[in-house]
Amino acid sequence: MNLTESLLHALKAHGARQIFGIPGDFALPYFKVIEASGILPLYTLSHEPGVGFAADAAARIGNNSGTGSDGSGGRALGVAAVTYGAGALNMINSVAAAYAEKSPLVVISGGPGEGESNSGLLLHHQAKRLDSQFRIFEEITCDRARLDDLERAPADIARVLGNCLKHSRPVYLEIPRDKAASPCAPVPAIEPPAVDPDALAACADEVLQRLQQAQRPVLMVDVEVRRYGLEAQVAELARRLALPVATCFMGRGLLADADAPLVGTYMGVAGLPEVTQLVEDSDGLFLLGVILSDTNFAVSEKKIDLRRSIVACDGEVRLGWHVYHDIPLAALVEALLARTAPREVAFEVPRSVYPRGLVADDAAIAPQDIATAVNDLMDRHGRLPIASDMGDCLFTAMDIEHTALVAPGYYATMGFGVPAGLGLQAATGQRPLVLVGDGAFQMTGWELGNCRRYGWDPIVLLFNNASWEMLRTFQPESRFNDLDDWGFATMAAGLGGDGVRVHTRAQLQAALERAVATRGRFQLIEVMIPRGVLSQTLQRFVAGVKRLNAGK
Ligand SMILES: Cc1ncc(Cc2csc(CCOP(=O)(O)OP(=O)(O)O)c2C)c(N)n1
Ligand SMILES: [Mg+2]
Repeated sequence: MNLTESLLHALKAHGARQIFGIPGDFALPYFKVIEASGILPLYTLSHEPGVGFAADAAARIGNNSGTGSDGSGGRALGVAAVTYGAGALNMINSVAAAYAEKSPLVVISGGPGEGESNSGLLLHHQAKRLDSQFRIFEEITCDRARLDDLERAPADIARVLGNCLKHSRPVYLEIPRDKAASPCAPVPAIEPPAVDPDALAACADEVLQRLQQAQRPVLMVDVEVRRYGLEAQVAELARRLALPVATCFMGRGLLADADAPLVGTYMGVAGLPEVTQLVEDSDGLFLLGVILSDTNFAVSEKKIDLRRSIVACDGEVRLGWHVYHDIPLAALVEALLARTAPREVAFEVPRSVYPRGLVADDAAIAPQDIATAVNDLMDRHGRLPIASDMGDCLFTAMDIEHTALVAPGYYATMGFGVPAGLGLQAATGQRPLVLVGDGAFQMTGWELGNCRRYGWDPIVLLFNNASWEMLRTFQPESRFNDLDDWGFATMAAGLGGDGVRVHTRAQLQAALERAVATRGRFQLIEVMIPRGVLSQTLQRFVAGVKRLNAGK
């Protein structure tokens, strides 16, 4: 076995199901082994930002299942394979997004071999120093290794991949091009560190005691619940404790298939008032796997007192002024389930509050109409997993019925939507719905040109307001937010798909029906939206932020 094969087997054993990548001369040797070995399927894309987003989305949605198809414990890794310098450094933003949003992404980069590294010459693709890339990735990964010592490499790979899953953060592995096909021992399996049973018991008992003492306990869930494959277990815990469940903005889409008492998404002043009140009036808020970020909590009508809350994330559990360290989320959930019993009384699934019954007339289209049309479509044809970009499309997604959703809800980068949709379909085989604005589509929408060779056929809803509209809502006086009207729909055929531009609600409904009925080619529906017409959620968000800032 050679170094690359050893790494590929280890990636698969840790939950990787595919690789997304773009080669280069420093990467050709290891790409050759990937292709020849067939250990993991390789999907090449067109631009490294898209490679990173697709691999990130594959990791996120892969952990949704909670059970590994080959007994890998239900965890999933995303893998992005690139070349040194121009490739890896081109993917920095995507990896930073994965770091911020706790996605277990493995970055593999080719690197200079020993001889050329000692040549005394500056190498092509080199930035400041030969190890500049390695140092840059220190800031957006939780662990990393350069595999230049074949004796040490198996243990290095085991440690790095183990940390990727333990921390659910990106990691970086560099393969010197003169070592890719060198003989190497298999990567040893390493056991995750044991959890202190007494600390875990004390923590679980205290959490339950807090929840039982509360008059209005509420469970809020976020991305770690998915990253650690715990949705089914958390839904069962919510049922047993009869806890209403709110997701935060980033956690939207969680528990969608898990029969949980979901009340909706907490968005403070921008969200549904009944959900905002439920969360902010709670005297026992249990934040499970929640990233304490501004996009989740900065728009709170009433400041949430985190000291009165229970906060379990990043391997710690905070209750008031004390912290239980080294308590993995999975261990905590398991301990809580062990201390509770299934309830006889089935909980009342809250009635859906999401808009339905699109009036299919000649009226112009507003974002709310898109949400309504999608809800109607899913009622008729079944739920679709959604990949959303940043922009008003993501705020519109808050009005779409609960369904699996991958989106940059915290790091908030544009360009995520289309590549993430491809990653989602590669990872699950399910046809995704992609929501993307015209500005974001200009960045990575062209990755749709890769669908035909892999048989992917996403349905893409392109919100075309010829504007960076989100920015305009905060600074309407600036003209630089005006974009030109690109004919995106007319470009679809050249990329191997079908495109249609729609102006009215009737045209939108018909286009969606046609898209669902057409398989094997991506479907691009370019939805023309008048500038200044926003989703209700974004309107509330902007008004709320302005009001809260005015009060400061
Ligand atoms: C990679 C990156 N560069 C810039 C920005 C900053 C930004 C946040 S929102 C936005 C406008 C988005 O325009 P789009 O047409 O896609 O959507 P909409 O607002 O609904 O019209 C920009 C430029 C971000 N977030 N990421
Ligand atoms: Mg726009």
